[in-house]
Amino acid sequence: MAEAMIEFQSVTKQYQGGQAAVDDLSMSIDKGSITVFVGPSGCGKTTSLRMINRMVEPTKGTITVDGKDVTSVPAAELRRSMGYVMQSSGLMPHRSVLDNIATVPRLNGVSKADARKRAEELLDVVGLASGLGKRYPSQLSGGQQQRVGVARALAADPPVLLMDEPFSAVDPVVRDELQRELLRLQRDLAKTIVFVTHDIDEATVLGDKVAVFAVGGKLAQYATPEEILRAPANEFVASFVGRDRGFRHLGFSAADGVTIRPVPKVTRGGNADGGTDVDARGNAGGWRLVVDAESRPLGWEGPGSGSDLIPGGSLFRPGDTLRRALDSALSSPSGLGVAVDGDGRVAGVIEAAEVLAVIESARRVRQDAL
Ligand SMILES: Nc1ncnc2c1ncn2[C@@H]1O[C@H](COP(=O)(O)OP(=O)(O)OP(=O)(O)O)[C@@H](O)[C@H]1O
Repeated sequence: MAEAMIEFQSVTKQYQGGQAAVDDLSMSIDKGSITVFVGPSGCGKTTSLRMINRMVEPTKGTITVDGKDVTSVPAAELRRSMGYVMQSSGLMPHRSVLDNIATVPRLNGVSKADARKRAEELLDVVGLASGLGKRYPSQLSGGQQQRVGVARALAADPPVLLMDEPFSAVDPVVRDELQRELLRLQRDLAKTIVFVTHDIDEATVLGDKVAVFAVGGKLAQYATPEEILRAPANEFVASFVGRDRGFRHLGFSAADGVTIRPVPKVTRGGNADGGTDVDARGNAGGWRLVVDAESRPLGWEGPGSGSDLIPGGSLFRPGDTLRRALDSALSSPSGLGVAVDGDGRVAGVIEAAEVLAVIESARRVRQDAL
């Protein structure tokens, strides 16, 4: 069993005059994992997060971090010992990016030169060019500011990172990038990360475990993303998770069982005269996959389209999930998903009907196991 890093024991927070913002919360957060608090607005996610570093004090109950009651550590010291990233990057506008990142190490007594050196390294860690270090926060894009926010939170190398909707103010493309970066960082750093979001997709992408909160500050379910999508604990979780949860659940199942079949291919650009080589294996209903000289996919030629190139769909790569397998087939003009190997060369094609058969047999195996 994983080791606990943060524990909530019967924690309640009642703001003056209101109902409970967090109601009798007990949960254990694993060391070195990403735990996501998700739920509708006002359900107590931020309050729960802030009680970990004593920005908010509980009305009842105990929180321990690494076995130590948080109230045994002075609040300011505790706060500095954990990284904190919020929605607006919270950077100091009149200080350079490097100085912003160096803030906590400086407060901890690290020399100016060492703190700056560390800040420069961190710019690279979060994927920012070193030239940006001299700029002021307002001279950066929203996504860049959030990266600086992450760098600043990592500066003192804290074991715990608290992140409150850190990516919700940036556009979806940047948000996707930031999520991928966080997962990449976490593979190297293995911090204990608690991440608040109201977006269930973000929660299932990032979380090793997801805690779904319901209005009134009650923990409705605490499980892996896969379990939450496959078996929501109650009506509230099912409706919060959304209508296409069955489809999204496929994103957690490996597509190992799906057969990759041969496909008729046409090579373009490989011959000196620009002519074509037809590899006539397989029956693809008159469709032929067009590849370059290195066998990388370029698109399709349809039964009646002559040699006009029709753009292909998404590609299926080794290790991809059933969701990607199905998407590759459904997004392909020929109805055949193109599978490539690790070098991007065509390995063959997959059929939607076969992906569905694999999904169905996996479902039967699961049901038999119940
Ligand atoms: N300082 C405060 N004083 C009084 N009530 C508060 C205070 N902070 C939060 N609340 C109330 O506590 C409840 C939980 O708020 P909290 O911010 O923890 O929810 P949340 O799930 O993070 O919501 P959101 O997604 O909208 O940020 C809400 O009803 C909120 O109005």
